[in-house]
Amino acid sequence: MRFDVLTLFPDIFHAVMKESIIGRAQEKNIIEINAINIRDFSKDKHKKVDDYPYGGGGGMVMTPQPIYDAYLSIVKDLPHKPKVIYLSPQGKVLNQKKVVELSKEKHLILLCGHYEGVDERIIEEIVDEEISIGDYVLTGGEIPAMVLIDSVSRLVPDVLPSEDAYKNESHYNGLLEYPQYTRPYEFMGRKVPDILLSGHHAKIEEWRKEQSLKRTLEKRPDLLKKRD
Ligand SMILES: CN1CCN(c2ccccc2CNc2ccc(C(N)=O)cn2)CC1
Repeated sequence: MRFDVLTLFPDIFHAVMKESIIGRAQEKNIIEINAINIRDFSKDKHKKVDDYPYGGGGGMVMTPQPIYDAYLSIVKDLPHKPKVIYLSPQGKVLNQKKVVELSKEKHLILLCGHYEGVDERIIEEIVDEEISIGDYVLTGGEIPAMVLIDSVSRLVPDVLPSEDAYKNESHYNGLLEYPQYTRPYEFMGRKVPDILLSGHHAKIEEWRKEQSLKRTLEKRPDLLKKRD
C-alpha cells in the first residue's frame, strides 16, 4: 500500500514513520510512505504557501496553487486518480470501520492542512473525503495523518506478525480488550488471576470474553449498542 502525504513538514513523517512496525513494513516494501513538501511547489519567489483570507479575519489560509501542483506531481502519470483524504476537524470522525475500509485501498493521498486550513477550491477540486481523528483542535493535519497511516497500515496483510493480533483487538470485535498479564506472578502484592495459569484454554477464552464485556459495560456502554 502506498501513502503520499502532502505536508509543509515532511521531516515529521521521516522521523516517525521509519520506526517500529511501520518502519519494518516499509523495509519489506509492503508499505510505501512518501512525504511531499508542498512548499517545493510554490511558484512564489519567497516560496510562500499561505496568504490572507478574503473577507478578513485572523490567521492565514494555505494557497491553492502549491497544493494543486504537488498533487499533480503525484497523479500526473498514474492510470487512475487515488483517493485524496483531507485531515480536518470538519471531517467524519475516524473509526475502525472506516480504517478497515481504507485498508482495502492500494494508494491514498493525505493532505495535511495548517494555519486556518486550505483554500476551499482545493477541497472542491481534489479532496474525496474529509476525516477527523476526533473532536479536538490540533495545530496541523500531520498527527492525524500519522494516526490514519498507523491504523490503516497495521491491517495491510503481512504488516503485523500474526493475523490473530488483528482479531482480538478492542474496537475490532466491537468490545474493549481484556486485561493483559505477564511475569512476575506477583507484583506489588497483586497476583495474576489463577485461571490464566490453569492451561484450560476454553475457560481462559471464556474468562477473557467475560472481562471484555464487563469492561465495555463499565467504560464504553455506547459500544454495546453498535454491535451487530
Ligand atoms: C484553530 N483551527 C485552525 C485550523 N485547523 C485546521 C483546519 C483544517 C485542516 C487542518 C487544520 C489543522 N488542525 C487540525 C486538523 C485535524 C484535526 C482533527 N481533529 O482531526 C484537528 N485539528 C484546525 C484548528
